Amino acid sequence: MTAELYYDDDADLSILQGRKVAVIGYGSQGHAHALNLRDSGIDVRVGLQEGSKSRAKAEEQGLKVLTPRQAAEEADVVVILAPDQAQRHLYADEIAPALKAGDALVFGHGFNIRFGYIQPPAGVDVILVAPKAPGHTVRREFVAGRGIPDIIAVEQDATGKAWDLAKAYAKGIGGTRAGVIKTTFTEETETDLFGEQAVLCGGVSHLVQAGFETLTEAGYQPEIAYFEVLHELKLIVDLMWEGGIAKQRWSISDTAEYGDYVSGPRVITPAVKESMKEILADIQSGAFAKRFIDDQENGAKEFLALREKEAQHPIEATGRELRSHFSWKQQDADYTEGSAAR
Ligand SMILES: NC(=O)C1=CN([C@@H]2O[C@H](COP(=O)(O)OP(=O)(O)OC[C@H]3O[C@@H](n4cnc5c(N)ncnc54)[C@H](OP(=O)(O)O)[C@@H]3O)[C@@H](O)[C@H]2O)C=CC1
Ligand SMILES: CC[C@](O)(C(C)=O)C(=O)O
Ligand SMILES: [Mg+2]
Ligand SMILES: [Mg+2]
Repeated sequence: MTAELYYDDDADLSILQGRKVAVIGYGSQGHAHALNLRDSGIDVRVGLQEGSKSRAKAEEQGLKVLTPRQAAEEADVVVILAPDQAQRHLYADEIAPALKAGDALVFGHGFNIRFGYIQPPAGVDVILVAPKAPGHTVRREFVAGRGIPDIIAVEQDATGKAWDLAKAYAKGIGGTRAGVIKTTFTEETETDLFGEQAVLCGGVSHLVQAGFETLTEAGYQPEIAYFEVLHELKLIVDLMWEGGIAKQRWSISDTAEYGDYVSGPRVITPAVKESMKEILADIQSGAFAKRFIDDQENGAKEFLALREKEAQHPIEATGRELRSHFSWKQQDADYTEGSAAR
């Protein structure tokens, strides 16, 4: 094992219990970090804009809510968990003016540091604690007494104690219960973007859509196609999560396993791997980051048009209807069926 791993016994929570933490943003990660830290005995406040739609939720959950500027001024550990595209303006306008030497900035993803959109001053610790799961799972697992593995990094160790703080923070959100791996901002940012674009989100979503289209265009019922290419995916991925691809292949029929070996490479051809290499190159060069941020600066026109187009894919209507009839339906309280936006 080359990776450096940390567990509960390697982290001293009292380091964080002696600090004041501001979590800026109360979305997927923000709510999970704020609530997990609060439940770990940390002095937490949440920073949200006046009129923010998350304010009422944070207050209902017993958290003190201030504006981002007030929260950053009151705290000495500032956690930036607003969307990546909002972070640089939020940082410049509300957080940078409140930073003092010895403070710490914590990120959940290295995007803005890796691509230079945020350049913190020299006297501040710059830390990454990135849970390897969606925020709602980070909270759900913590409440269940478990944790989500995190990867942690230090970009700037101004105090000489940034690593201890990073481990304490990971313990506060439950990460060291599961195990935490040491990384760098560059490695986290590039691998996270690659994973979500090529495999976890972009790869899988488009694979599922293509499978659904192939079956329905051939005349099969959409409901049957939905079960085959989407519903059952979770059950297959659960086995991979438990014991790798090998456990999944152990559980499926020999027919399915043989089909995997002979047909999988017909779908994932060498050309697909070449495309993956191009995607990785665009991430490493900053071309993807520039395209994303430039579009956001332009009113997110491309992003919103793509979100709208993808939401219209026929598999969504089929799935919505089917899920409403079945007992396995499980939803997060703040997720609205049919809406991609949070
Ligand atoms: N989503 C995930 O599971 C993961 C996310 N990350 C990283 O965590 C960070 C946060 O992502 P995520 O949780 O998805 O973000 P969300 O999109 O869920 O964040 C939304 C929250 O941020 C608030 N917000 C938006 N703009 C501002 C602003 N200008 N100032 C203050 N608050 C603002 C929103 O307020 P309002 O309600 O008013 O709109 C809302 O509370 C990112 O760096 C992301 O890459 C890392 C791992 C996984
Ligand atoms: C896989 C997507 C993710 O990186 C995550 C949940 O880890 C994200 O940015 O949301
Ligand atoms: Mg990720
Ligand atoms: Mg990500």
